[in-house]
Amino acid sequence: MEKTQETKADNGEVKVETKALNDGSLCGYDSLHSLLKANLKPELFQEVSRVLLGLNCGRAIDNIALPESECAKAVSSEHDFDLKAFCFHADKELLRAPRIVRVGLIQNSIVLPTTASFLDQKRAIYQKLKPIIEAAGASGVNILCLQEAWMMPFAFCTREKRWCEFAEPVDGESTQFLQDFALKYNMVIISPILERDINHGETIWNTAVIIGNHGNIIGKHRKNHIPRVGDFNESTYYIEGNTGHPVFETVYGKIAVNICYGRHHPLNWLAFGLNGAEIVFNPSATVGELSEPMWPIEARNAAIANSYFVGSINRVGTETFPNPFTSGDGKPQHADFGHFYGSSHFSAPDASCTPSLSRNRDGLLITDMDLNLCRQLKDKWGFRMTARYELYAELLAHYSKPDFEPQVISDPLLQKKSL
Ligand SMILES: NC(=O)NCCC(=O)O
Repeated sequence: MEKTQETKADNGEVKVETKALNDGSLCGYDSLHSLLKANLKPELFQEVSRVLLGLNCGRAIDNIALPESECAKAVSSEHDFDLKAFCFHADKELLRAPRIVRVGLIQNSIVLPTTASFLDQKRAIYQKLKPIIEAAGASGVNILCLQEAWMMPFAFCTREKRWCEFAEPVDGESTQFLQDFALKYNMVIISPILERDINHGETIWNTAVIIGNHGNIIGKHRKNHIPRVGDFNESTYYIEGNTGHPVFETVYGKIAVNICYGRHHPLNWLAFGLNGAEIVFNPSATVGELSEPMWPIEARNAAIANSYFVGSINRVGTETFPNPFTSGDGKPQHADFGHFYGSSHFSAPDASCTPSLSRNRDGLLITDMDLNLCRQLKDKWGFRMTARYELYAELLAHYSKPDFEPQVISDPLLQKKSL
């Protein structure tokens, strides 16, 4: 990381110097948004934001001041987490009332070093999350989603099996911890955990548990696509999920969960859309060097193509492990993944998106969204109607057979030498 600094030489020449920073910031700014805001004239910033973040119902994304959130603000200062709140509107309809839901995303770093006792590490994460979840509840959040495998360090880079100890049944300790908040705040909570399936040979899965607003367990979804990229050696621990593409009908709307690496698979996003999702959450753990340029694009594209909202959540900070490991790329061994860059945000079906949470601080993002926007965008763009699903169903049916041959028409003059 680098921070630029302007110095004026004796001859009046302005020299721009860069200073290395190692705090997970972008040249000293906690997000791209704040970097641009601080460095562009207001009229330029407005234009850049229009293009970068899009417009919602013809205007810039609204910030919202949540009156009931005064206490959330105090809690965010006391516990040092980023708190941001926005609103996506929809057009007024004559035959349907607005369907506004308040949705929250939490991003956080781990608390204790990964050398601490597993129990202490887990309990410390609970302690850290408690005030953030309370702030979400007190702010009237209806649906809250936590980050991928929130109840443990993201230890899958190590390939060491001892981290499996963190795995819990769907109705285990972390679910019980969250059920109390769900009940207290009438809130649906999505809890991505490392799951141990006791009834099927104690196997391990990467799973999101959906807790209903009565504190009940509505169901679970297991991560569909497991990475084998860089240090993300997750297939050492668990395999591809077997729960399909469930959409959970909650009192606040139809929701689904596309866990982390699944966001690189457009058909995965599509399947949740075909099953009727209105909000798809993407709880993630990913690092700057690997995926940061992809991060805002993939979620936003999914929201546009499938006419639903997407909530993207990423971890924060650098997690260092006791024993070094390699990435299998010939580079030196190391003991961490690199920086988890936070940057949680929402994308809307009309191509607008919120500014992101901080790149290097814990955070709570609260956003109101009128779910009527989903159908309004389907009516406007007609993506479902024009999708030609039967064409692709046929291609995929052929492609998945061993005797598939690609449809390539070669130029008969391919071998002819040019004059
Ligand atoms: N957790 C996870 O699936 N990470 C993979 C890396 C990425 O998709 O950016």
